Amino acid sequence: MNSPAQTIPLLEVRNLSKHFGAVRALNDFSMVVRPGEVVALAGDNGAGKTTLIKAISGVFQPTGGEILLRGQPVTFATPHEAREKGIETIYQDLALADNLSIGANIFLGREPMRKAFGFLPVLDRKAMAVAAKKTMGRLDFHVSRLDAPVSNFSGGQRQAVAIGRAVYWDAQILIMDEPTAALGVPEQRKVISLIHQLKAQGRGVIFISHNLQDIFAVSDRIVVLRRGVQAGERKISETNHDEVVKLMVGG
Ligand SMILES: Nc1ncnc2c1ncn2[C@@H]1O[C@H](COP(=O)(O)OP(=O)(O)OP(=O)(O)O)[C@@H](O)[C@H]1O
Repeated sequence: MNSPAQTIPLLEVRNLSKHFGAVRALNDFSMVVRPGEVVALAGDNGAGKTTLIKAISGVFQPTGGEILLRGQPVTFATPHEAREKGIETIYQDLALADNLSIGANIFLGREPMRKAFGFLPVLDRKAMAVAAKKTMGRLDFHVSRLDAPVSNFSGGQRQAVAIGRAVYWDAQILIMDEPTAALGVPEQRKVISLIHQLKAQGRGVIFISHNLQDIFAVSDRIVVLRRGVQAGERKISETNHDEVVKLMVGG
């Protein structure tokens, strides 16, 4: 078996830049994410984290540089194109429809249809429920009522639904923006354990967080952004909180 260092990265960002007029939000930034690897992206407010993930996920067109998926250069005109290629970004708002079930959320905008009376196209609710059960089971996620509206669920459970949706559609790279922010400690642990599962399934995760404890609990490597440039990259096993904070603030 190849060691992670020998495998082709799932995602590589080479010298990526994004300028907004005179503002260099991202400048000549490079990083890789290998299969089964969690890479934390850290940086102070305004460091360029959101700009980077939006450039990777097709929201912004980069001003310069390259994005490679499994070694092949790609460009994404829209977030939809990035998603089709297996890059799923989970923003803090989770983009869930609160009044709908887990199954309906998994299939939001991509609903499976069946033919009633042999010709009438109707929503295939059964297929949605079966997929929801299977997908959430794979994530070792259990709630008493899978058909309840997701507004009934806790923050951690809702995060799990957003992750479940990405997993169902076979995202190979999950970009998670502050997934543990605004959660209580037990819920944070659940989300961390979900990320461990994504890793065990060979997916790549970019984990954005201000919480160093969470970063150290789940990541293999950390990449620090400062004022749009890469301020440092460390293996988690070879660094500590103090060093990361120094990289973030500079000086
Ligand atoms: N659409 C835009 N137009 C102009 N400047 C922008 C735009 N988006 C971001 N910026 C600027 O780019 C820089 C990086 O912002 P970005 O939102 O990427 O930082 P961040 O690291 O995500 O910060 P935070 O942790 O506060 O979300 C900031 O100086 C910001 O003001």
